[in-house]
Amino acid sequence: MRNIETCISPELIHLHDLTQKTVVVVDIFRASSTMVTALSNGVRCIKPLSDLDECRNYKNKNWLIAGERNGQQAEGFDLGNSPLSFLGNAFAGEKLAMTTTNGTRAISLAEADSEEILIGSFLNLQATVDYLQISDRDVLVLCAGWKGKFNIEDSLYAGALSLTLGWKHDCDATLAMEAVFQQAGENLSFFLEKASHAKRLQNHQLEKDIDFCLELNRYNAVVHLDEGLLKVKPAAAKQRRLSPEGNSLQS
Ligand SMILES: O=C(O)[C@H](CS(=O)(=O)O)OP(=O)(O)O
Ligand SMILES: [Mg+2]
Repeated sequence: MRNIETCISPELIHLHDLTQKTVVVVDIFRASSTMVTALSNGVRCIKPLSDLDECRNYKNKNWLIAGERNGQQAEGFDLGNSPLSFLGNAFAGEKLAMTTTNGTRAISLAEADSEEILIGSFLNLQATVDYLQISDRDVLVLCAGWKGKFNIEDSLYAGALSLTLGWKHDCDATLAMEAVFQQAGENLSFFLEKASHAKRLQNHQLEKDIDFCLELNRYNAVVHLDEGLLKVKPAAAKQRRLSPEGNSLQS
């Protein structure tokens, strides 16, 4: 029996055994959605970093730098944390260093102990499911949450992933979020409009980001961490031709 469990906050990661597992890091609003979008639109690779200054230093190495704190683009950075900035191959071929409030921190917490790290989002849900079905590892979904707290959108993704995988499991958090995802039905935007992060983004006039991040299966990319860099897994690169943006192949 393959197992899937959910860690609802990075603060609880020490309670989980990451060894031998695939850790799927998810930050629906917006870091993981942005990473999947950037790589599906031709960005060559992404270096996820927790620290603003460390990320800023990549500018001197001719990398593009994306930085966000509290929903706003950080000073001196080329880009913030909006997936929409990467549409249409605007940054195809670029190397991107990225730091965000929650998402990049969650990745760095998982990095030390896990066998394999994938980046999950609703945008590449089915591609991630297809990959996990043929791999032989158990799965831990690590929800980035918000500043250490639970948030509903990341945990909702865990429910969606688990239901789509259809594995038996004994994780109460996953079970709860399967039920919530089933209740949300097809209209995730409507369901999540009262979520705290959706309200924060609305305050910054980022409603379009919310709708985009909740789109299901826009991309066929499986995104993984490969020696500290996020890339599209080569086996999935071929499928990226099918994406609406019609990107060139790159991994
Ligand atoms: O940019 C985002 O949407 C958030 C900002 S905050 O958590 O609301 O301050 O960052 P993320 O790391 O994508 O959760
Ligand atoms: Mg978030």
